[in-house]
Amino acid sequence: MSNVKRKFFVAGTDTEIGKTFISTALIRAFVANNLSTVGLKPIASGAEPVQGVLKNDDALQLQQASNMSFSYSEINPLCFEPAIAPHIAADLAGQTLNVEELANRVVMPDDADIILVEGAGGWLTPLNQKETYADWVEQEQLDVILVVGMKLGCLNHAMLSIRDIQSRGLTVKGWVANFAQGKMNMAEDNVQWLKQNITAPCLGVVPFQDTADSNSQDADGSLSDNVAELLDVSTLL
Ligand SMILES: Nc1ncnc2c1ncn2[C@@H]1O[C@H](COP(=O)(O)OP(=O)(O)OP(=O)(O)O)[C@@H](O)[C@H]1O
Ligand SMILES: C[C@H](N)[C@H](N)CCCCCC(=O)O
Ligand SMILES: [Mg+2]
Repeated sequence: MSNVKRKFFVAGTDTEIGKTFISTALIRAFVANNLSTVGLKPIASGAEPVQGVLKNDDALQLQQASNMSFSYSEINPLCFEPAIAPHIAADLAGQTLNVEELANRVVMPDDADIILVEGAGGWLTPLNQKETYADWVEQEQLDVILVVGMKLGCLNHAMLSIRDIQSRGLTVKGWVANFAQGKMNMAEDNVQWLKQNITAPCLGVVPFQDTADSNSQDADGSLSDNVAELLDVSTLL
């Protein structure tokens, strides 16, 4: 029998807005609550060979933040080298992505308290000409955490994402305002508007972290732990 308490899908308003950055911090926050937690990145595009095996940095960061031990291919079963839309990367590799394939390849461990799944790109990233990643999330009935990349245009992106998530009968359990790109003009007013217009709890507002270096992987985990302190996961448990 499965003991999994919660399964979350971390969606973003776009690519490169901090889904991995916030996911690793959420994992650390769950770990700090003594919960057995694993982060999965089922589909990754953008990978380099490590001793002959393609590995993606997001998946490695999630693996490192988790307190459960799983092999790389369990964390990231579908990995493609070019950093492009996954369905195109799959096509170039002579493979096809679809909801059924994803359902077969993603193994959700029974003994985890928390399974956190990071998506790829924004909410409606395609798997093929007809299906999107969101179709799989809907099939799996995952609860959604939305990372809003704070920049001009994000109010529209956030509300469109939430509208589609809810139209599928899925729940946005919480959202995070993440300043991945540094300062934003009238930042407070934008966060305030989101707080007033998103019914789900704001789990935290994460300022730009000067210490974040895209070339490093937060080797000792201290950055993720610091960001975790800015997040309130109590409403998720
Ligand atoms: N609050 C922040 N402060 C400083 N840097 C940040 C912050 N959030 C994200 N970043 C940096 O921005 C870059 C993009 O973040 P991240 O890789 O988490 O995006 P993503 O949404 O997961 O992208 P993808 O769609 O490729 O999975 C990374 O270099 C990350 O370290
Ligand atoms: C390569 C990139 N960093 C992400 N992993 C994938 C982004 C997919 C974007 C798809 C789209 O155009 O909406
Ligand atoms: Mg990522």
